[in-house]
Amino acid sequence: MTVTRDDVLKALTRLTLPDGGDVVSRDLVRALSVEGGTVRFVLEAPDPETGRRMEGIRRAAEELVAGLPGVGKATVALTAHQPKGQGAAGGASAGEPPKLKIGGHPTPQQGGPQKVPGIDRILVVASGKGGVGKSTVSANLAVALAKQGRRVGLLDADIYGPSQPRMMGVKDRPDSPDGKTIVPLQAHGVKMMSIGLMVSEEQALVWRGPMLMGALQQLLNQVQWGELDVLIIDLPPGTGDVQLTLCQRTIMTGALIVSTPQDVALLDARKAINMFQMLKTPILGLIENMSSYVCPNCGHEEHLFGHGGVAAEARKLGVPLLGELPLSLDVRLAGDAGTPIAAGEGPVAEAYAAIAGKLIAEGKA
Ligand SMILES: Nc1ncnc2c1ncn2[C@@H]1O[C@H](COP(=O)(O)OP(=O)(O)OP(=O)(O)O)[C@@H](O)[C@H]1O
Repeated sequence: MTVTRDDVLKALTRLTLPDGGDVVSRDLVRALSVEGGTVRFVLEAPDPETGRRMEGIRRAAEELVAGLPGVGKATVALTAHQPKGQGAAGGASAGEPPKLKIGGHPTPQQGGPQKVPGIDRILVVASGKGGVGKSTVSANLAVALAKQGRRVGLLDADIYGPSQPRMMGVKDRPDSPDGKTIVPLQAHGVKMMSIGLMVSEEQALVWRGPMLMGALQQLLNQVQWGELDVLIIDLPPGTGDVQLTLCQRTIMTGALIVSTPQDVALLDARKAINMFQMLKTPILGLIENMSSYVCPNCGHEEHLFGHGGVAAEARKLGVPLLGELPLSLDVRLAGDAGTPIAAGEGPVAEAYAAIAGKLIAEGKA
């Protein structure tokens, strides 16, 4: 069963306010989006004081919507009008985005895709659907390339689920001392920037296509990347505006497609592959993640999600299968702890080193 915008609004009329009316009749619902089973919206309080008292209502709204048939996930953010003269953004040290204004429509561009000055190669890491390990692969590959002496940047373009700061163990906010350029963060030999560090949660929810593209363009051109051999871009999952516009405006060295061996993930991966083919972005290879599970106790290897599907797809497309990465608890623990597994030693680190080595040997990284 699919849920619609109207279903959500109708349900929200049940959420009455202590001083009369409900969140819909009082016009507090903003930027409601329904994408598949995911519902996101903002509740906008008339002032910060009322906003502070509305946390219970925000939680109730989230629970109410999450309980509707067809809804897998509901995210509700609370925002409030600022009294005149008070900006929303604080300084970099306040745990808030830096003051540099980010977002807005992308600047018009003449001609076809262009190079980003100082950056020799750009690799996009993409997947057809979320949760297949795209961010994990991006972080580990960046670290593996840096370990082999490449000058590497990592740009987390996933505004709805930015995960690179956690995976790379970065807690600071980036700074913009001159208000024009942004100093990237540094971790495990990699220069890192995440769009999630530049915007508040509310902005992330409200932004759609053009605003997001404007922000991404700024991150490509206004971050002090310096001279890079390769910039890895961790794309949002799927085949949306961001992927399209990015490849139309910027010269990409190629795309790496991450998929799990499950058929459903592969079907989605095929959509991503078709999109890059249409955009004439070279597909450098497929990477199978969560390929097999090796029992840490007895060493028995099990293909939990099936086996061979990604390799067969790669053959069919005539693109290389760049690597098969095992499902390993250590990968998740390392990601959660902020030190990608590729930074250490062991079989998974070696698998990433092999992928990095291949890309370097072919002049792609
Ligand atoms: N090979 C692996 N073994 C064990 N856990 C993994 C592996 N790859 C990824 N994970 C874990 O799976 C979860 C999802 O991974 P990740 O965030 O990289 O996926 P994603 O495709 O970027 O998802 P999204 O774009 O939806 O955020 C994370 O908790 C990550 O640590």
